[in-house]
Amino acid sequence: MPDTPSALSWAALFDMDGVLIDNTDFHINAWLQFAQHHNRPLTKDQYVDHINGRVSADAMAYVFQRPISPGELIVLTEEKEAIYRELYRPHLQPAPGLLAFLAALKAQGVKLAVGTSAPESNVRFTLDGLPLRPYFDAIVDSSMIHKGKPAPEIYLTAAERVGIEPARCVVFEDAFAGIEAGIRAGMKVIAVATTHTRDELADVGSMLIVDDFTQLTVEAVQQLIQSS
Ligand SMILES: O=P(O)(O)OC[C@H]1O[C@@H](O)[C@H](O)[C@@H](O)[C@@H]1O
Repeated sequence: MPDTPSALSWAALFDMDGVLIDNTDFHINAWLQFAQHHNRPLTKDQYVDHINGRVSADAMAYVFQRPISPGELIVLTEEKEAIYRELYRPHLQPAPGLLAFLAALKAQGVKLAVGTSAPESNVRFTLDGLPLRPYFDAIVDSSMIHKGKPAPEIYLTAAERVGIEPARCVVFEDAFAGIEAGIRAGMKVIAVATTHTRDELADVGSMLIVDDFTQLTVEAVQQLIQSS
């Protein structure tokens, strides 16, 4: 049977924090608590500019202003993420429109993956807690890559795992570092205005800005792929 346009293969790659779930304020509060506990200065603006969307190794090196050994990184990361999970657990819910959008993509045969800077413990908390894991063909977290966002490795690895070339991948991102990672991977990026305002996202190179998934259809996203 010939391929219908909707069956042409492409992939939707989702960032996790700030996209699948609208949790940025909880990460901010967790980071501020964690930094205070370690007597390290950290402001919300510094979080947004230097930590948001980045892997823990890079975030911790920024907070402590020195390289962090692998053993120390595991301990510090779990300390910070335990604070975050405790704060966010009562609020855990999928982003508006997400479940219907994922179901529609799956029904059209679109490959689905997650590309997150988060550690595996937070991936379990989110994807099994909701639960969202069954929707995805591949999940790439910080333990599976060498260079975190804004390097393109997370999204290139996700594309490889679902067997779709980068030019036929659409990335959904809220963070500047993640948007840059998607663009550097040669993918189309849709910015989700959770962490940043539409104005702040206006000039960062995304093809579209949405407030949430209620504003998207599979057909509209597929047109982005076909438009180039
Ligand atoms: O947005 P992503 O790639 O899912 O990133 C997850 C990371 O996002 C950061 O913003 C959080 O402060 C981290 O703690 C978290 O691990």
